[in-house]
Amino acid sequence: MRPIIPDYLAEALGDVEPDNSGDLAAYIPELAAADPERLGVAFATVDGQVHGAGDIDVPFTIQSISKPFAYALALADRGFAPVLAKVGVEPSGEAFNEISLEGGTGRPFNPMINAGAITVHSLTGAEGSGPAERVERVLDGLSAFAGRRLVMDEEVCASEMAHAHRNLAIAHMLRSHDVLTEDAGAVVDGYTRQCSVLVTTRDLAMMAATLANRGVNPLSGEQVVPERVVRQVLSVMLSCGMYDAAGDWTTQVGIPAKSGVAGGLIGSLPGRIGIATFSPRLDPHGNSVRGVSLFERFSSDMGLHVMEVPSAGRAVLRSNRVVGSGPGALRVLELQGGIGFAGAERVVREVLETAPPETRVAIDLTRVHAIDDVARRMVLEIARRLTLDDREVYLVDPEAVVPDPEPGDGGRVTVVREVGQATLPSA
Ligand SMILES: NC(=O)CC[C@H](N)C(=O)O
Repeated sequence: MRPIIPDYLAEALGDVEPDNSGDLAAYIPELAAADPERLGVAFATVDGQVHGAGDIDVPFTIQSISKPFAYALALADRGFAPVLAKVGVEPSGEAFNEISLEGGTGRPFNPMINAGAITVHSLTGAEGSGPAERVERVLDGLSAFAGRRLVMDEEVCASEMAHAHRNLAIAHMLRSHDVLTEDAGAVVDGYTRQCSVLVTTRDLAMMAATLANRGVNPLSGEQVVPERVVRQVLSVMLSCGMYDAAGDWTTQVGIPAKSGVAGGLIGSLPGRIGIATFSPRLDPHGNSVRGVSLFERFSSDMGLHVMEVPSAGRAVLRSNRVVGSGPGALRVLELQGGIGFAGAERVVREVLETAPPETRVAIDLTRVHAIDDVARRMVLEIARRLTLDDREVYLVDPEAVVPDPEPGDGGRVTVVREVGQATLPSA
């Protein structure tokens, strides 16, 4: 059988290929010399499978796609408060290279525009790190996100540095407001090196998949940054990643994303997939023309908009039945799937509505593969309250998705850990 997903991706590339609108990023001479016809797309699943079509192994510079990853590293290295004190999280509605600061706070609006990203670069590594250590930290960190050792393109870096007047102006503005407290030129140099890291479309998909996978690289298994950091980064990508096109993007495509002026574009869909495209011609916002078209198509073809989710609560309760009869009758509530707040609320309601008359109640978690913290507490609370109502409660939990109830959680909850339905206490 021919592989289904690469065929679909190749067809999508074929459809956007004739569109040669847009321009190469001319303000960096080395990028203006790039091959404008390059075109590639890769999908990386959270378990490390890559499906691709086109030029997915051609290296190009990461440019602004480094911004969310450097932001993640700064948050992980310094903690939230020092980073938030210097860089906001509000969409600016302005171009990526706008020379502007937030009124009131005097911070750059967000870490996705250059003013924010230059500041973020200065916050990578342990406090007190020098310029060389920061660049090393960023290169190591980006490599960990990609799951392989990345290198820099010295020529693109030199080419950009020779024309970095605007970023230098931004950095001097930041220095004059004490957002930067060190040599403005050295920070721009480090930031430009960060932008010059070479990646392929395949790498970018894997980096996006690492964000989608709660910060764990699907190939190496390394927890690159904490989960809490990933949530922050994806949120900012969703609201600010596409600069002054962010509102359109969020409504039309709805995938946390980031573009770069070399033509890369990533999208990261939490818990699901990392996507990357590569096509160097840019629209007036600095976003890849064919990349944006591809993402619009993927989002609508495959229902990838973050606000479009399968109905969660409904399927959690697999069955609610009585086994046996008479005084030994057993009420069995069988749960399934992944359970979060909405799912647990559904179970709470079911128990209240059923008001089981039986004296023995089993909550069967055999088919539950994941349960988050709030849902776990709610299930234990259901069990506890049932015991207070004089029920004997059994938690059938062979995979130990919930911990043993504390003694105070009601002495009469019996946890059944053996595998399989057959371990349900017989009626
Ligand atoms: N949007 C981008 O990719 C811009 C990155 C580029 N290095 C710059 O700072 O101008």
